[in-house]
Amino acid sequence: MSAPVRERRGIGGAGTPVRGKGLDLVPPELRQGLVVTAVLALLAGGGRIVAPLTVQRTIDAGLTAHSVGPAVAVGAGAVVVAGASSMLLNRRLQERIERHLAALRRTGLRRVHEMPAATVDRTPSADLVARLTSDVDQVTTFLQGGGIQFVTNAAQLVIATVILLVYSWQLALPVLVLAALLIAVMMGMQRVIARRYDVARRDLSRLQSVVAESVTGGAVIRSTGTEERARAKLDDAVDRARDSLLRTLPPLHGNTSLGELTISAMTVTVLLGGVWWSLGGDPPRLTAGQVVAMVFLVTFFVRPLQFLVQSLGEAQNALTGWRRALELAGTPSAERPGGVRLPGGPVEVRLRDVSARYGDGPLVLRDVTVDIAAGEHVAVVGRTGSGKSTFAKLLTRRLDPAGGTVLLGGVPLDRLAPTAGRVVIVPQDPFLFDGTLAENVRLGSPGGNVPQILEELGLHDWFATLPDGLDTEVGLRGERLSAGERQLVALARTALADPDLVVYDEATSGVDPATDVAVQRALAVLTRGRTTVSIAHRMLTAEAADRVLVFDDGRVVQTGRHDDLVRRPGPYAALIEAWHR
Ligand SMILES: Nc1ncnc2c1ncn2[C@@H]1O[C@H](COP(=O)(O)OP(=O)(O)OP(=O)(O)O)[C@@H](O)[C@H]1O
Repeated sequence: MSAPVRERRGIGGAGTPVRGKGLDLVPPELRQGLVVTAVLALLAGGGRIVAPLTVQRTIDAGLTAHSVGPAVAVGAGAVVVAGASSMLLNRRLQERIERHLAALRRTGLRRVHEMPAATVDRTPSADLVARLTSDVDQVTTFLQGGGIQFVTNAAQLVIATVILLVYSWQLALPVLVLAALLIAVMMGMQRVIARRYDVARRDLSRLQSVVAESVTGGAVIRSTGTEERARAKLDDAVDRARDSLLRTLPPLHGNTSLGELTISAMTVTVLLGGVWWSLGGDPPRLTAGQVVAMVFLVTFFVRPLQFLVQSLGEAQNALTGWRRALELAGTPSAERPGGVRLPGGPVEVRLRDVSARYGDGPLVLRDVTVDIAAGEHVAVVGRTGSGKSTFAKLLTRRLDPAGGTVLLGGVPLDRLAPTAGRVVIVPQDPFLFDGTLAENVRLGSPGGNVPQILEELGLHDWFATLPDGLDTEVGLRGERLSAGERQLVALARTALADPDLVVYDEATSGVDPATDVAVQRALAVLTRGRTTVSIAHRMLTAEAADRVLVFDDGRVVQTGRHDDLVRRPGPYAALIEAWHR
């Protein structure tokens, strides 16, 4: 049995892709020059703390002109150093974090392209887009909203703690106990807020999907008169996103109130406790300058805590966004570097007792055993829902078999190296990029001769009728061409890429008779000398194939040449009769 691609982590699997602990969590862009960053943070944080120290010395020296002058000079010098270091640090961190985020977007996009096709198919595209855009933007928003200052503030907190302890550990102790309690409560809250933000971001990306669907499917909604249903779906998505965002507020507000209360308690403790403590001894245990300095230091101590308390929501939102982007960047690649390369030439296809299902759903293909010889053209036919597209997905690795083995060129799928360029699918509605017809045909073969391939496929007359010939702009997703014409472009693109196995999913509608003839002619040329599996919806296509596979309810129920099958009573004859009707 070919083992399905296992996803260990990332968006397709459980768990987080963030590897290791400690420094591994710090992106490489920040890990470089960490010592310089730490020195700048200490200078920026420590420089500000010099001010209360000079105030203390000046007060204790009796506030004489002799003591004030040097104190002002030292204080001013420290402020300049702190300011310059803080500026350098902020610029350095911002620049490095943005570099990291840009790398994250790039890796994320690469992962989308390398992801197992099955994962892409079952992940809403809006979710992938959100992970590469708005989720990453949350980090930048948080940094620009003051988050970047946090490093300086954290350094300041550490230095202030040490000096407070040196002045009076008895006074510093209640402050530290209050801070520890606050941090413990905040960490508990943070977990709750994180969970709620996670739900909120998922609901927001679902909202994006619903909006995108309503906009792109606008014409269908209008023509089918289903505006009410579309609106109800949108309302539901809007309500869910709003409710989940609102659910993040109670713990945030509770956290802010508790934080403000604790911080006020710290200041009062030091001020009142300091006066009482200093007066309580003979001689006084603390000088007046030390009490004033301690009040200043507590302010420096609580500032980072205050920031943490007030911006916990944005910090959590940014962290959630960052984690979602990291998850995408950590999604395992479907590419197996050590995989076996497909043997050259037309590909032989073999399926042995293959079954397939979507997710945890029922089996939609059962006991499929099929041999397709190298170079053979097989048409797959059957009623709607009989499993034709699922069969095509197995061959192009958009779905892993639930059981049995699929072999291409004698190699089980799970041992194959990437087959890009060798195995190509021509979908029902091919994706065209905004650009010219020639650019779209040349997509996978940059040096390819477009006029020649169109000539070979018998499409010269068709493109000659287009206003700008090969330079015709096809528009976004090829909207300026008809569905049939988009398939012609895809057939030409495939022929130019010269694959060894073509899986052709015939368009079911939107093809006028003239284009249909052009498609059939191009297909006949394309299938020459290469293995082709056509999901056929037209008798002409089935007739042109070397052999027909008839699917019914997930099984192959008939196989043979069109001419033989059509004369025998059975599912194929019934299907042909239905097509005629
Ligand atoms: N992405 C999916 N998730 C869950 N079930 C699916 C999915 N795609 C197809 N199915 C189910 O699998 C079964 C086979 O579908 P499949 O698309 O292979 O049929 P088909 O013969 O290609 O139909 P059609 O001619 O309408 O394209 C159907 O019951 C269908 O509902």
